[in-house]
Amino acid sequence: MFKVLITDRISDSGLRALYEHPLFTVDKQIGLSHLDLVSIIKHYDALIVRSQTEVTGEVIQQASRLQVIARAGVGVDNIDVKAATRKGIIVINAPGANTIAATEHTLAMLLAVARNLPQAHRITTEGEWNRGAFQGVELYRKTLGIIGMGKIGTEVAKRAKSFGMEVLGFDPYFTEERAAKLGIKKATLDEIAVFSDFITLHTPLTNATENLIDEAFLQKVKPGVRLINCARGGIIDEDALVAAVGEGRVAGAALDVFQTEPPTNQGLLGNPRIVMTPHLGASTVEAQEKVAEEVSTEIIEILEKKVIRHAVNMPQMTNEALQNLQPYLRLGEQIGQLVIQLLNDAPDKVEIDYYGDLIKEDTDLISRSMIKGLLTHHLGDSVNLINALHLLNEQGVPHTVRKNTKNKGFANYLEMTVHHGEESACIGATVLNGYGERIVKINQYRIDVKPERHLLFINHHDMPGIIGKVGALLGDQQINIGTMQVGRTDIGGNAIMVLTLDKPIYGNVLKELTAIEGLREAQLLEAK
Ligand SMILES: NC(=O)c1ccc[n+]([C@@H]2O[C@H](COP(=O)([O-])OP(=O)(O)OC[C@H]3O[C@@H](n4cnc5c(N)ncnc54)[C@H](O)[C@@H]3O)[C@@H](O)[C@H]2O)c1
Ligand SMILES: O=C(O)CC[C@@H](O)C(=O)O
Repeated sequence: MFKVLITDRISDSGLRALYEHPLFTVDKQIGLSHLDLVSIIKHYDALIVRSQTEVTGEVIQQASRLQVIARAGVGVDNIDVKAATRKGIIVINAPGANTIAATEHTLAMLLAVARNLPQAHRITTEGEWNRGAFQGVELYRKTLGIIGMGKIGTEVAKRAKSFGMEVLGFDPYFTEERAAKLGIKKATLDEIAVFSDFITLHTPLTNATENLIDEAFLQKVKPGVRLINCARGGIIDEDALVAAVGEGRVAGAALDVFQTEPPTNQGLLGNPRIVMTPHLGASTVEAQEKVAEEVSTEIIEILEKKVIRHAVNMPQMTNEALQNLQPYLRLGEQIGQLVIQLLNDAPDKVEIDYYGDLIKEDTDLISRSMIKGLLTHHLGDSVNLINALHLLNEQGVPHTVRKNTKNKGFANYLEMTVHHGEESACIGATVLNGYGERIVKINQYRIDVKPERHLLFINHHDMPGIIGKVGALLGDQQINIGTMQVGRTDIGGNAIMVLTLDKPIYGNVLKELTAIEGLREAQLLEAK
């Protein structure tokens, strides 16, 4: 049974897949204190949160069986992703599931701040009829500056166009082509400041965006600008905003998110020019159902089927791309497991090379599989695709990944070389169309072996009779040989034999093998 803990308010209907799954039990404990979360997290395989629960390093440290942290939403800034990665815990989110909700909330805030709706509503419901105090401004023919042209920024731009607004977009990844397609202008941050009547923020909170809207930015803005923030608190310096509103440089602001939530800045609270909502951007029935559905499905896939699709701490991949990579992921892990046994020591340098069709693919996951296989030999089952790179770095082992254009004679080819001082070991492999995975190179020798659980690797002198003697000895021990491959550098020179065995062999057999004349070394290599 897998146990799932939910600590924030999440749509029950969206969680149906988890509730109805016979292998899952769901425990909803809304508003749990941090201390309580730290003490109970060790009982759970998955944790689902929204933006309220702080999943700190301390929580993660105690999460001895936790495999997945799911953010039912976009921003993962309430989760210590680094600590989760170190521990090999997958962090997933539901990108896109609340895009429309956040977009529509932004438009609602844009209109609210333009027409003073909340202020007028309050006065009117209090029985006052004051038509003169709340004159607003139109959006029509005004300029909207959008900072962050991702999913929400893009949807906001489309809707703002329908109000007849001129739209400027700033985002390091925003191209002229995308701007032209949307019918808006690509702008710099300064241009947004100088020309916009309204500015809306749609970036994540990062080192680069923290206090992006600070006093210096607010000094440059067009007087009378109105700001909207439905992205993250912390992108606007709240004190600087309050000052600019006080001086009239900024005519108003609409904020859904705050530096601390709930907001504590006294200059904001009760300010008649500032519209505030309590982080409601994603709070629609539809968005909450969608985020809950997405994370539930993904948690089931990860825990039950070991398929990872949208992890924040893993490369993102479409289903089809992931499907196509499957044989390489398996093969990569086996190569890693085998090559480290050949080296017989901890590596001080790792090299990964891709050739053929693979150079066009996103190979990050394959590299992670190889490194996972490699590290499992010394570090055990705590290594997974999430923490493999981190653990290798932590061991201080540099790794290089190269995509080579040279033709290796295979449609696709991957190779892993590990070094320890002067020693090195290398395995090359390919996936043959219709025949599956093959190891085609061990050190300097060309071979053709289907990777199996037990491989007997023999290093010998190329001389008549030696193959027969190995076969006879294994036969005497009732060890069945699946396949046998021989490779040599030159006639009568160095040679290797690689045999696939139906069961493992032990020290005494290996000793007897090495006693055969001309046989230098016999080693059992195990791959899972
Ligand atoms: N208020 C809410 O309830 C609510 C709901 C959903 C999303 N959000 C927040 O809205 C924000 C945007 O979400 P999204 O789904 O559009 O994300 P997204 O990843 O699709 O887009 C973010 C964009 O910001 C851009 N960006 C990053 N750094 C930048 C910088 N320094 N300057 C300009 N652009 C920069 C990125 O290139 C990206 O295109 C996130 O912070 C998310 O957490 C809030
Ligand atoms: O869960 C929420 O309501 C907030 C969601 C929002 O901030 C997000 O980043 O997805």
